Order: sequence, then C-alpha cells, then structure tokens
Amino acid sequence: MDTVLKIDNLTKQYGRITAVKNLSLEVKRGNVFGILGPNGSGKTTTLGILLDVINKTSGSFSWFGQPPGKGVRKKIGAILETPIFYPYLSATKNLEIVAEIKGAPKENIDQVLKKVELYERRFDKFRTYSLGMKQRLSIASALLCDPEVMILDEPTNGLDPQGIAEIRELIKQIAKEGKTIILASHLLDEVQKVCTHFCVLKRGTLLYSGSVDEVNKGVESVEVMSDTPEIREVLEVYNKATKIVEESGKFVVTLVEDTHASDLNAYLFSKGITVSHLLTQRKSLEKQFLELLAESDNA
Ligand SMILES: Nc1ncnc2c1ncn2[C@@H]1O[C@H](COP(=O)(O)OP(=O)(O)OP(=O)(O)O)[C@@H](O)[C@H]1O
Repeated sequence: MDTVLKIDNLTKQYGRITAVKNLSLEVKRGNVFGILGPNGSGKTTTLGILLDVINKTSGSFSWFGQPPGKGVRKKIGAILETPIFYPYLSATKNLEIVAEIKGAPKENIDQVLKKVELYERRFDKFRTYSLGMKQRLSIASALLCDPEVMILDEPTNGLDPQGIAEIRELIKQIAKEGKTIILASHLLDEVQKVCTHFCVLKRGTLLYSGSVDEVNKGVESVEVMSDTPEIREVLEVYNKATKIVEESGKFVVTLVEDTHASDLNAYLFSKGITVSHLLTQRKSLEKQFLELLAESDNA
C-alpha cells in the first residue's frame, strides 16, 4: 500500500510548551486516519504543520514521498477552521469565488454540491443554512480541486446528532471513492465509527498508532459463574486465560486473542463444570483509550 504521509520525529515548541513531541507516523493511501486526543494534545498543531501554516521546530514529514511544497499542497484539501463564506451569497456563488481563488475548475461545482447533498439548496443564501449544511459546504469547497487527501479538524464540532451523522456518512462516502482522509477528533466514538486507523496523542506525545479493527477486535474478558466450587482450580489451569479476577462470586477471565466465551464454555464443560452465567465483556476502544491516557500519567 502506498504511503501518503510519513512523519519523522516531528517536534513543535511554542516557547516552553512542547505542542508536538518527536511524533512519527505513517498514513497509507485509502486510510481514514484519526488523530485522537484530548484538548491541547497537539492535533491542530500537527495538522497546521502538515499544511505548512505552522512552522515545525524540528523533524520532518513527506507527502507522497516528496518534501512539502506547492505541487504537493494541490493534492490536499483541508478544513482547519470553517472557511469564511459570504452570508448573502448562495452556495454556488460562494463556491465560484473559492474556485477562482484556488484555480479549480468551475465545472466541478455542481458535482461537489451533489456529493455533499446541497445541490437542491444551491441557490439559497449561505446565511439560511443550518450548521450542518455550512459544514457540508466547507467540505464541498475542500473537494473542489478533487484532492487525493482530505484533512478535517474536528469535523462534527458543534453539530446536532443529525448533523453529526450526516457528516460522518459523508466522510465515509468520500473515503469509499478512494480518497485518503486525515481527521483530528477528541471523540472516540467518532474515530471508532469513521476511521480505519488512528493514533492517540497526549500532550504532543504519541501513545498509540494502529488500525481500528485491531483494537475493536481486542481481547475478550468473560464473566463466568458456576455453582461448582472447583471452577476456580479449573480456570487457573486454563492455558487460554491470561488473567483471572474474582469479583463477588463471579470470575472475570481475560482470554488470549481469538479465544472467545464459547471456547471457555466448552473447556469448562469438558471439565465437568456447567456455568450459570457467562457474559462477554469486550474491551471497548473507549476503555482502552482511557487506560492509555491513565497509563501515560503514571509513566
Ligand atoms: N500559537 C500558540 N502559542 C502558544 N501555544 C500554543 C499555540 N497554539 C497551540 N499552543 C499550545 O500547544 C498545545 C497543543 O495545542 P493544539 O491546539 O495543537 O491542541 P489540540 O489537540 O488541537 O487541542 P484542541 O482540540 O483544544 O484544539 C496546547 O498546550 C496549546 O495551548
């Protein structure tokens, strides 16, 4: 798979504040890559550096295997902040102005408006749009040059649930068409629902980078109960269990990867133990994220 973005040891210092610290990452073509982190973790700073609007202190990055520069920038559509559209002009008129500034073909306007589902409202004034529609128009404007990569900073901030769902659907749709998407978010749920890959930043430091599927798969913990007292000894010798914790009569058994509650049940049954309670507790991305953040506090 092609590498679209490679970041090596990127650091940004604002006086005594280190906003980004020795960050190294790789984004492959077709990824929907989430940069996840709490407020102030360095997401916007990182995106700003990648877009050449913020100067790095040290380190390097390359787009499409090339050092940053004008030729590369054309392949990237970005929304770091809501672009300023003229409130008294229509979507079409606003995009005509954007196309003029960016040197994008005006023929693309109808097509991008259809993509973001604003075509029907294209002649209405921008000021009559809902927040979600305004955000969709921003995405349309970033799509005008038909970029290979889209960069979105907190794309659903401030939107209502319907607006959020629409933007997420749109992002997935754009990704399906083969574009690489890099988005910053402080919302786990967003990353889980939209991204294929993600990294976790905290105070500018990379805590994790990997695929969402891998994490979603995760390891399973199973809650198990039985009236047979021997269950404890039988569990202790189960070679697929990595951890056993007893909690008020229940055993919480953490299993090795690719082992499931059904395997545990079959094992116990083969040892003559019938269970009265069996519940899978998959470790959610949220739990893992919170653990990661907590671990880094203790480090
Ligand atoms: N221009 C600046 N001058 C000084 N410090 C800055 C500047 N911009 C950002 N910072 C600091 O750098 C750190 C990272 O900020 P950044 O905005 O990149 O984080 P973020 O993860 O995008 O957070 P948020 O989600 O709140 O925007 C913070 O401590 C912030 O206060």
